[in-house]
Amino acid sequence: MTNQVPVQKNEYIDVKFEDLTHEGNGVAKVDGYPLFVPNCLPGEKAKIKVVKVNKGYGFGRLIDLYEKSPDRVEPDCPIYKECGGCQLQHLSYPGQLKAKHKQVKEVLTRIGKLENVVVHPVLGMEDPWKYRNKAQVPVGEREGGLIAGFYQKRSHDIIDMEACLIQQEKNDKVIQSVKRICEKYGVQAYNEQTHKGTLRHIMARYGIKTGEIMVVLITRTPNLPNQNQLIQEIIDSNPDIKSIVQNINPKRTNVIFGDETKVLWGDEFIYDYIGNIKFAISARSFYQVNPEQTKVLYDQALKYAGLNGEETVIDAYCGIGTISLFLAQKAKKVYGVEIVPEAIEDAKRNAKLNGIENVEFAVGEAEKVIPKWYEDGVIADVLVVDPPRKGCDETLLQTIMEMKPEKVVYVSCNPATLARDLRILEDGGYTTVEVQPVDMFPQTMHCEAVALLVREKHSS
Ligand SMILES: C[S@@+](CC[C@H](N)C(=O)[O-])C[C@H]1O[C@@H](n2cnc3c(N)ncnc32)[C@H](O)[C@@H]1O
Repeated sequence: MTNQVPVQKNEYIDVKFEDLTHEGNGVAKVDGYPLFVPNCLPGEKAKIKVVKVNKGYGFGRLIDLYEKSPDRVEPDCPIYKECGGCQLQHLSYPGQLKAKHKQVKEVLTRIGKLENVVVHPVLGMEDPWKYRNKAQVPVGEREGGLIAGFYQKRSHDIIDMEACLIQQEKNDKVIQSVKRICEKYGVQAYNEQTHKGTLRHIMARYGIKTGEIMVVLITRTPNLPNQNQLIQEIIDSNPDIKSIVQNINPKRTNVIFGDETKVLWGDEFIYDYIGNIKFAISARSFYQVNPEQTKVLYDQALKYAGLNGEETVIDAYCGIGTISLFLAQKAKKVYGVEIVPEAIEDAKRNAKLNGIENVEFAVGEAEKVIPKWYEDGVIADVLVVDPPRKGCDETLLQTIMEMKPEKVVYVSCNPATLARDLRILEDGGYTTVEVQPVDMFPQTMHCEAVALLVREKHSS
């Protein structure tokens, strides 16, 4: 590629797509200069309009598709193009799984220099729709009525939505019903420009195994008009609801939740199961949105851990202790560490709820707490990490290399940081045995993966 950018803004050009980015855009090259175009797939030929030109790459808009990929499908969702929640509905599900596999394989080679590591085919869902157990939608007003849905791509305009195809139908129905009832009782939508009005968001959570539903009304002010009748009508219209909660967020902010939460009716928690472990879920609890695939992911982590009941295990970045509780059933002792205090409260509650006693949870940064445990004589046989997208802190990786657990099981939601961290661990005496990607979020580009690393025999 020369230093000269070979395309101009607003130019129309014919291109052939070679690749897919991790955001789901097609990649076409003009004299080596990459152009990213939404809604285009590898192998396709199209006329595009160049809409943005940067020094090293540009963006385009699809104008005319001349040659379609055999993997292209017609998206079923009527608001797919506007919404932006899904990026891959125009790609068949087998095509999505292949694309995610390629993505993991490529970053492991490019960033991790791990060209020979076995990356298994992605474990996908039998039915890759209606899998989300949580819907959280902003509320607005149009022509005097309430609307609720998703923000249009790159804007704060709400698309009024009856159904989201990756959402559990129960949640969609509850949201529609709550919206209608709030409208009937004169609840005004919050207006972010004027900072007036009441109802900001509606959240519905569904326990897939228990059928229990929680509704959360996120409001600017504590008062809801006609509160008693409103609540009664919500309950009467939706018999599966076990809990109605109000969260009050008086601030001018994009952050959804405020600090004050109160139960308006029913229980503080709903319950759900992942495998045989029961979880109590409150309005603010973190809980995986696709529990069916979470079980697949954590079963894989458990398989890689290969426990026989004698091991000490550390679960770093443990959240509400989901993996810890899975592991504790097969280990001697599990230590979990997590930075969010409320998540650790949930983890402790969930351990109790399941009668699991061989776990110990600590609040703090994994990179500070684990070195302290190590100083105090805790040595893990197996160390599991499930960090946020930015990957593991380097101090933690250093501690792992000093502590030398026999196995490291790395659960990742970002293949790029996984690859970076695997390289560091490889250079520190570990070998990556294999990687198993799991599709937790069908129709989107997100990809999770579990990697098994073992300590090389000769590294003391
Ligand atoms: C991908 S989630 C793991 C979820 C967890 N395995 C579960 O199922 O609940 C990453 C977690 O790491 C936590 N976290 C982020 N930075 C951290 C740090 N420096 N030390 C410990 N936990 C951290 C986040 O709060 C989040 O709960």
